[in-house]
Amino acid sequence: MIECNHNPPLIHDYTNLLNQSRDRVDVKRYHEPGLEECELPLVDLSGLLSENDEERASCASEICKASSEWGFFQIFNHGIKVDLLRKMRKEQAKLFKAPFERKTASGLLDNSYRWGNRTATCPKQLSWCEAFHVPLSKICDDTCYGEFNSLREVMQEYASAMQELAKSIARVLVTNMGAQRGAWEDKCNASTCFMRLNRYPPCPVSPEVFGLVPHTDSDFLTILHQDEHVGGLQLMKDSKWVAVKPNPDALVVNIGDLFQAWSNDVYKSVEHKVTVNQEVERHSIAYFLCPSYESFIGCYDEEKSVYKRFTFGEYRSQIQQDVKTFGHKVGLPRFLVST
Ligand SMILES: C=C1C[C@]23C[C@@]1(O)CC[C@H]2[C@@]12CC[C@H](O)[C@@](C)(C(=O)O1)[C@H]2[C@@H]3C(=O)O
Ligand SMILES: O=C(O)CCC(=O)C(=O)O
Ligand SMILES: [Fe+2]
Repeated sequence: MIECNHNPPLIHDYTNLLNQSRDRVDVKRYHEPGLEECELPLVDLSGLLSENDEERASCASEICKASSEWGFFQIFNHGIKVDLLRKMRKEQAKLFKAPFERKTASGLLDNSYRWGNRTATCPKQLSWCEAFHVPLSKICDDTCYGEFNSLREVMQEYASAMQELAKSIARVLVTNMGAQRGAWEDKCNASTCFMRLNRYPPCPVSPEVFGLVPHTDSDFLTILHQDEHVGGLQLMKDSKWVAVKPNPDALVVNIGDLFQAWSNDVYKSVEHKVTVNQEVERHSIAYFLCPSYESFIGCYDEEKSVYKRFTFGEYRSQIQQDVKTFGHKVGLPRFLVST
């Protein structure tokens, strides 16, 4: 393969991991024959703004049902302007086209550039992707954009539109649990969330390599703007992997670990992964609704909780420690009361 100078050296890591991995057959186990493509529940979000009580209630009930049965759904009429989505995609493509050395350059988007998996010990722990995992507390800081000036305005506009949208969905989920809204709303604000710009370069080595390894998200909920044309996202449904068909008019929403803990397993943080494509690249943008690191996450009904109370900071450091030790995230099972 001819390496473009904007691609991170994933091929180098893959080859090393393959050579050093004792269990070579493992790579072959990723293959799933006869994979189904699914239609995720599709919610018309304009119902939330309806003046009609019944329409509002029916929209809220669709969101809550999908969050507990699928952990995933798609939304349309979500209020995010098509032009903003287009501008953001354009800036994202421009950023990833920069030479690798410039993306790793000190200070760019708060040093949030990452690729592959530095702690992988075998090919199945490798993610064939590059990403900027950006803390939103930094996006108003002009110095973190370097030469990518035009990204600043679009990124800020995108983050603030997503913040509003994420909160309006979270509000529905919280209200449905009959919990106190106020106490929860204070946890997340415009600077506690994260945005992740993903790029999956074409992967010529093996279709069994992951674009992004199976994982659950570590937030309250995620709003994903996935590539309009190139599919690859798969999620676990009834113990089987199913592929999500790209829908250019919709955004994908998924429940994260914090909502699963807070709702005591009513809403599901479902495992998902991204597959690679041998010929074409794929982009996606994820908005993660996160609280501040000091925020306590505990079930709204503490006595019945299956999880111990933890702060978001504790949760994040446990993940980082597990990724270092085992090469992958463990997540919520670490915080079960019964362990
Ligand atoms: C190597 C890893 C980093 C990651 C946890 C994982 O084991 C697999 C996926 C990664 C991911 C992707 C979505 C979120 O950005 C994230 C915070 C998460 O929950 O899973 C990251 C994890 C990370 O960067 O710590
Ligand atoms: O690229 C995708 O479709 C999914 C990305 C994802 O799961 C993530 O960034 O957490
Ligand atoms: Fe994810």
